Amino acid sequence: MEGSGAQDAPLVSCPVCLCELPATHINAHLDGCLQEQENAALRALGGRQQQQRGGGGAEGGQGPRWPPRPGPPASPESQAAALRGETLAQKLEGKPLADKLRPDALGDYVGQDQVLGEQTLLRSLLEAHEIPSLILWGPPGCGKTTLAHIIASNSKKNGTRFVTLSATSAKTNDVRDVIKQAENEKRLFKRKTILFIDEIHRFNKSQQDTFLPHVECGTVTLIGATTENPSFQVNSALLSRCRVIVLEKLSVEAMEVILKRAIKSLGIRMLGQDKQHTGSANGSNSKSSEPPVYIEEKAVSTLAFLCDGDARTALNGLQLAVQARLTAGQTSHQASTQGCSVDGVFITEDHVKEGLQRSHILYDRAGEEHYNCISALHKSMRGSDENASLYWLARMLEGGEDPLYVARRLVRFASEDIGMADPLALTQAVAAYQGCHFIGMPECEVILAQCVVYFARAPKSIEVYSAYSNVKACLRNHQGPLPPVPLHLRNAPTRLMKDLGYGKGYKYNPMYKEPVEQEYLPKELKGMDFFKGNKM
Ligand SMILES: Nc1ncnc2c1ncn2[C@@H]1O[C@H](COP(=O)(O)OP(=O)(O)OP(=O)(O)O)[C@@H](O)[C@H]1O
Repeated sequence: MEGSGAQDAPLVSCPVCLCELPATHINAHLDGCLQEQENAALRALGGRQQQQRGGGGAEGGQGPRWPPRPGPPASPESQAAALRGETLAQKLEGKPLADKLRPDALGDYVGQDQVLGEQTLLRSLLEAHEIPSLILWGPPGCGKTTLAHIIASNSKKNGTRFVTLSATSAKTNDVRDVIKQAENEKRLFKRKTILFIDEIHRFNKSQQDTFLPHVECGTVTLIGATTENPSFQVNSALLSRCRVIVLEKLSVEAMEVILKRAIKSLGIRMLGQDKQHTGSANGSNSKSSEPPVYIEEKAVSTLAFLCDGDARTALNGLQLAVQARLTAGQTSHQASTQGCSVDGVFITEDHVKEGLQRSHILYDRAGEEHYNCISALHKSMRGSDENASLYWLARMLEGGEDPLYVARRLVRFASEDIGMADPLALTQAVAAYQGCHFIGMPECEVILAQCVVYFARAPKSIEVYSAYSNVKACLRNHQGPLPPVPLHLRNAPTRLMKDLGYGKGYKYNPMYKEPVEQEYLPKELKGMDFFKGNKM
């Protein structure tokens, strides 16, 4: 009566393929199902890539990766070891260097000591495998996804599943599937699930609502990553159930550590200011038949400085600079041209700048370039040059400028340069600001472009701006105490104030049919015209 036993058994759904089947059949089914999934994953990814990505890791695909597979080489050192044996050009092929060198262990995570240093709560929780729901908030390339990776490989050690979704591509149904599988895993195998959602701010509030009850009841532990302020972008009910971890831009020193590690893993040799090898950063060259590749120490510090705390930009810049030099410099001996005592391919500060320019338009968000570009945009709009205006806008946005910074400047421009010539400009600018706030980059770029073209084409007037500047100058240049507010303009809410003459003689304009003769300025300023000579 085996058949009827199976029919009577309660139905359960397979945590892998989600099909419903009698509980008595689940084990046999799972064996086949897992084997099939394993084979499919191997076919799709190729053995080597899978090894790099690390079994049930946090990369890529939307479906859960289970069961945990043997992990990847754990540290950047061992990843470097895995890269050894290839030529430098081969090492730079395929996945971006930044991805290849993404650390998997907490000990290899650089910087962010304020949240991950010794004695911090998060570190203790990670070490104890107690992962609370987290929102990782920080600028691009500061290590949010990397931290999630580390949590993933850490949590694999105690059998916790780690599932990744990207809010840019995942649909609500994908979230539901993940939740369903997490419920099954919890029910059948008492296995916990951590759900990592990259760019969580891109989920709308109702999509975020989908996982709220499941975070609340512990079916999943949520780790969200966002570059946007979560107070505005994350559902407040969800936010209150998560610990917000604020990651900062990586410091120049941290960036140098990351870059030097990459240089070492590529087998590139580093030269100090005096063009001598700096021993510590040297890597072994991959193949002795290859010409040695050198990089100036100055080039590394410049790269670390220019990438504005974004490790991905820095590593991409390095990768492109090296690739470009390998292509251009295969036969060249740089020693004579650089005035130093080495033969081989030589990477200088200019080469890395060029590499950075290609990978990420060179734009120092914190430095002079930021002010230069915003000034060029302002002046181009003032000069009614719509082409130049768009060009400077794109230079900033493509360089990674915060769109809200540009939008704030447009609000200012609307009053300073267009003013009363087209008062609607201010409405346009505020609408553009809000639009950018709602949808973020890259979608908001066209909102800013529209506003910039509107402003370039708009009539201009600095009448109000100049008049207000004159008022400020008048106040600043006033000698002695400022004149009192005329009594007739003062409000008189109490008897005493009335008795003191407050409001006395004030002419309430609506009571008069004819124009009212009345002074509104202090008597010392009688007849002052702040607009005189300023009409535009
Ligand atoms: N703290 C860090 N320590 C070591 N390497 C890091 C660190 N942060 C970033 N990296 C390197 O930079 C790359 C990009 O970082 P990551 O993907 O974690 O950035 P992110 O903050 O998630 O950025 P985004 O918001 O753009 O997705 C990683 O693959 C890794 O190689």
